Amino acid sequence: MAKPLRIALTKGRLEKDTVGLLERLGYDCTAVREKGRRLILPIPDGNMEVVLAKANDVITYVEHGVCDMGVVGKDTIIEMQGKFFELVDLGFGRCKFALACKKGTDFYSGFGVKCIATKYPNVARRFFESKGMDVDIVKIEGSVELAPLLGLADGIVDIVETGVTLRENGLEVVEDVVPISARLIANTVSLKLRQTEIEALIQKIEEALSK
Ligand SMILES: Nc1ncnc2c1ncn2[C@@H]1O[C@H](COP(=O)(O)OP(=O)(O)OP(=O)(O)O)[C@@H](O)[C@H]1O
Ligand SMILES: O=P(O)(O)OC[C@H]1O[C@H](OP(=O)(O)OP(=O)(O)O)[C@H](O)[C@@H]1O
Repeated sequence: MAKPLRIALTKGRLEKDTVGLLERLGYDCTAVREKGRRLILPIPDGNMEVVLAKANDVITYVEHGVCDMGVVGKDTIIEMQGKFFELVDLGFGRCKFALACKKGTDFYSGFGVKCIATKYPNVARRFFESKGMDVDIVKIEGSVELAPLLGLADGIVDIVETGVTLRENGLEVVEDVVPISARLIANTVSLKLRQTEIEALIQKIEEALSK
């Protein structure tokens, strides 16, 4: 039998929906559901193997070809870019990138260079470049909403899903940047070498998503 098709799955928020989708396709994901601390889990009836990784690492593993495919948010794809194919919008993990600032302040007023805090510096830089606006960008690792509250930044570019985090911290959306959802990606060489298997999987996914 051919070696299993190895799929890197973003652990955390996207994990449950990805496993749910694989189960809807008819695959037995018991090993993933009962994984404990294991990070490589077999899906024997699909001749597949799931690798659980952090979002940025999903892209790294797929780009390097040690994983054939991956499930990762569009946010990570836009931030990291890289050489791989984006195949399917999986429709879950929906949220958006938005520019936000303290409620009641006019972000665009004044002439000084604005400071933006973000976990996604490339996304923020490109967003403001597209406006021809010069900004300083400070990389923050989490709880990005703190930065304007503490006076470090004038605004943030961050993920907004329900809007609760912004609201409960006295911030508001100034402008939406781009919608986000989970995507199926593939290594460029795997797509050629394992085209039949990958295309069959894509077809099954698209059928399941259209139901
Ligand atoms: N409210 C949300 N906040 C962050 N990501 C979300 C949200 N809703 C959906 N997503 C999607 O889920 C993906 C994984 O998010 P998750 O928070 O699990 O990991 P992460 O962003 O790497 O954070 P952490 O560093 O805490 O693991 C994101 O890349 C994004 O595509
Ligand atoms: O609009 P909401 O539904 O409130 O979700 C958005 C929040 O969720 C994410 O943070 P996360 O929980 O991943 O924590 P972090 O800020 O520490 O990365 C994101 O960075 C926002 O802070």
